[in-house]
Amino acid sequence: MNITEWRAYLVTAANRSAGRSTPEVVAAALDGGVDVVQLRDKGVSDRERYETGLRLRELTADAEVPLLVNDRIDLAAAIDADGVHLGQTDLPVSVARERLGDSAVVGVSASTVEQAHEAAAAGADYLGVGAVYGTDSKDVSGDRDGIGTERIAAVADAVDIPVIGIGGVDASNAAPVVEAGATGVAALSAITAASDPAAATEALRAAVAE
Ligand SMILES: Cc1ncc(COP(=O)(O)OP(=O)(O)O)c(N)n1
Ligand SMILES: Cc1nc(C(=O)O)sc1CCOP(=O)(O)O
Ligand SMILES: [Mg+2]
Repeated sequence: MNITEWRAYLVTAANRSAGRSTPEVVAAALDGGVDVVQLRDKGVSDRERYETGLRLRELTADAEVPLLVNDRIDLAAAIDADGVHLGQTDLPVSVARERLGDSAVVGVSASTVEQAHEAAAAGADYLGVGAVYGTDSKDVSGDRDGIGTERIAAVADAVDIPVIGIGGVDASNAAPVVEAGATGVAALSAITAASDPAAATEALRAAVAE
């Protein structure tokens, strides 16, 4: 599947999964039609994240869904992930390319047009842009109320690579993010903390596909 076709993007959160394991949440999201999974799971040990990653690799490979790893190029290689998502303070795109190869998917976080230009020039395959509506799942102190869909539009107009909107996104507010120019949306808590992650994933994807 081409990155431009990614509508619903799950970012895992072991500490915000309503007592369920990340593999349980991912299995449900796959049943709900998630297009791509990113192993994030901050706050757990490297060993635990590695073992979770091996299980997610099995689940996503069976479903023919891409698996990405947040921050860690070494972990992405160790679990044979399809790529990595890098923030502004993580290792650069060039190192990910060197270590993971040209076929790897490398996403980059960008919250401004300048960061978006830099990431696209560095060879990013897509941008994660947020926090659109603000979030309780990550410290985004600079944008407590979110960067808004206007910023999504400015970034989407500035680059030729796909933009994924993230931050406080759920089925009720996903459509304006795509109307602003994002090709899809990413969510942690809307899926990981949902009573029915499969249904939440299906609803999120439907909201974007409309
Ligand atoms: C799809 C997507 N977009 C943005 C992020 C945030 O990544 P980063 O800036 O590296 O922050 P942390 O996730 O490491 O706290 C993401 N993970 N995924
Ligand atoms: C991991 C992450 N990155 C963000 C960014 O703006 O780059 S916001 C975020 C957390 C998103 O969690 P939720 O879907 O629960 O709001
Ligand atoms: Mg990071």
